[in-house]
Amino acid sequence: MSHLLGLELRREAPPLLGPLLSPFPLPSGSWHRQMLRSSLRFPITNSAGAPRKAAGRMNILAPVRRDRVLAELPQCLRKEAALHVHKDFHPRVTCACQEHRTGTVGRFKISKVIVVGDLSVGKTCLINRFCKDTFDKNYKATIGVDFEMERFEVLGVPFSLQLWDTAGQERFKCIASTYYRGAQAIIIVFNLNDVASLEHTKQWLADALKENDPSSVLLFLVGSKKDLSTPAQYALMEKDALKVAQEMKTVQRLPSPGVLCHLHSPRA
Ligand SMILES: Nc1nc2c(ncn2[C@@H]2O[C@H](COP(=O)(O)OP(=O)(O)OP(=O)(O)O)[C@@H](O)[C@H]2O)c(=O)[nH]1
Repeated sequence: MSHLLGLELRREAPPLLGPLLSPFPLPSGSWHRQMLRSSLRFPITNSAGAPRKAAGRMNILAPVRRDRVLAELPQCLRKEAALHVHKDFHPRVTCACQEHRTGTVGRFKISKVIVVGDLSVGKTCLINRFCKDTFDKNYKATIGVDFEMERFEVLGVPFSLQLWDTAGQERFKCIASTYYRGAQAIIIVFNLNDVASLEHTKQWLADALKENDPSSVLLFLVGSKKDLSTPAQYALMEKDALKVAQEMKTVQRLPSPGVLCHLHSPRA
């Protein structure tokens, strides 16, 4: 059983699904393996069942998972919080949303999220729980970076969320940091049972912000492994984490003092 505490560092934070303005190079990774698997499972056939050539541009995207289609937003994700419905939002993005061009491979418009934090704090587990609803108790260190892609549909608008899982090991920091640029959200993970990992989140944030615009990126501070801490330990750590969150907000120079807490309890 594990529990996660996330502290969002903006008061009026939009959902994590803001579309990206600049295209990314197509990386190789598990998403492509997934796409390959899904295309093998659903071969294109003619009426006789024989494989046929796709006419024109072939859509190689896997279908959006049913639980990723949000016809109605939950109350906590108010419509006003959605970036693309803001009146004064960037016209290119608004236009792309209206034309449903936000998730195409050709233009590769995606939202990029980077997940950083100390070695073994649970970054990979967090992403795996979100994307695959799995938990692996065996530790396999991330080498450099890995990534997952999740497709969403919010109020009829397609979004692609790209989650970059970076290595916490010092020797891979150089490689991992080259993937920080162009993030819409930074998730900084610490272990609720390890004060040092919370302290180090400031340095992780500083490194990530070197490559991103501090005023526009969304920050999330996430504590992992709650199942391994006692209620007293947790309460103490939560207090410290809130202090760190406030400090981070100062670094980001956000005008509002609001800090939003997300409590997430993934199943064992
Ligand atoms: N009990 C418990 N164990 C967890 C939790 N999250 C992660 N772990 C374990 O902690 C270890 C490290 O998890 P990872 O997700 O691989 O950690 P990481 O931050 O990606 O590590 P690096 O790739 O080295 O940076 C694994 O053995 C996980 O099973 C949790 O919430 N509860």
